[in-house]
Amino acid sequence: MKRGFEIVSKYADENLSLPYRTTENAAGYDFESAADMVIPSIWKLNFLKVLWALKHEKTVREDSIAEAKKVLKPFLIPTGIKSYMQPDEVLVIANRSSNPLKRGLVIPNGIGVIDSDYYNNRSNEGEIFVQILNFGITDIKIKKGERIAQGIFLPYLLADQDDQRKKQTRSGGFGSSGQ
Ligand SMILES: O=c1ccn([C@H]2C[C@H](O)[C@@H](COP(=O)(O)OP(=O)(O)OP(=O)(O)O)O2)c(=O)[nH]1
Ligand SMILES: [Mg+2]
Repeated sequence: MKRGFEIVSKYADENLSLPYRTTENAAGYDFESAADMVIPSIWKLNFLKVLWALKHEKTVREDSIAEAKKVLKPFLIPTGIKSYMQPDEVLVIANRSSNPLKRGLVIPNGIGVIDSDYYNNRSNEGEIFVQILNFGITDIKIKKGERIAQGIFLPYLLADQDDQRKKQTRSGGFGSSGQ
């Protein structure tokens, strides 16, 4: 067992597919969404109102700010998948190139870095999520089973100055190691 994918236990009965490659030489394993989702367009009326008000230094209604923050926050699309790999390997999550073109969907963190110590970490099984922001003008519906991103396994290298003292045991993801 070198590297691969497993279904996270809470999705055991949900009939999910493991990530797969769609052509003979595809580098990326396509990941499907594990749930129906709606990703709202960032160009919401309230968001524009907030921008306008900030520009003109007007007082902004609190609920407009709250709405804008909700829309601007990237959505986390659940995949129901966890990935094991060798300690000197990383799984890079990249967008599908058709996503921005056809649906205005971008991955705001550029790429997702899935560390090998995320798998079965101290606080969860290590489910992989895809962060998505919708730059299009319409809300986008994503159906369970739709392909949303691709994962590429890569080896990574260590620097001569790699500092053992900075290391802690991974206890989750998305900021678990602090600011
Ligand atoms: O698109 C992503 C990016 C990350 N992760 C998970 C796997 C990864 O191992 C972990 C931590 O990611 P990263 O190191 O990029 O984020 P961080 O903000 O530094 O969080 P942490 O403090 O937990 O390292 O979050 C995902 O599921 N999807
Ligand atoms: Mg990190």
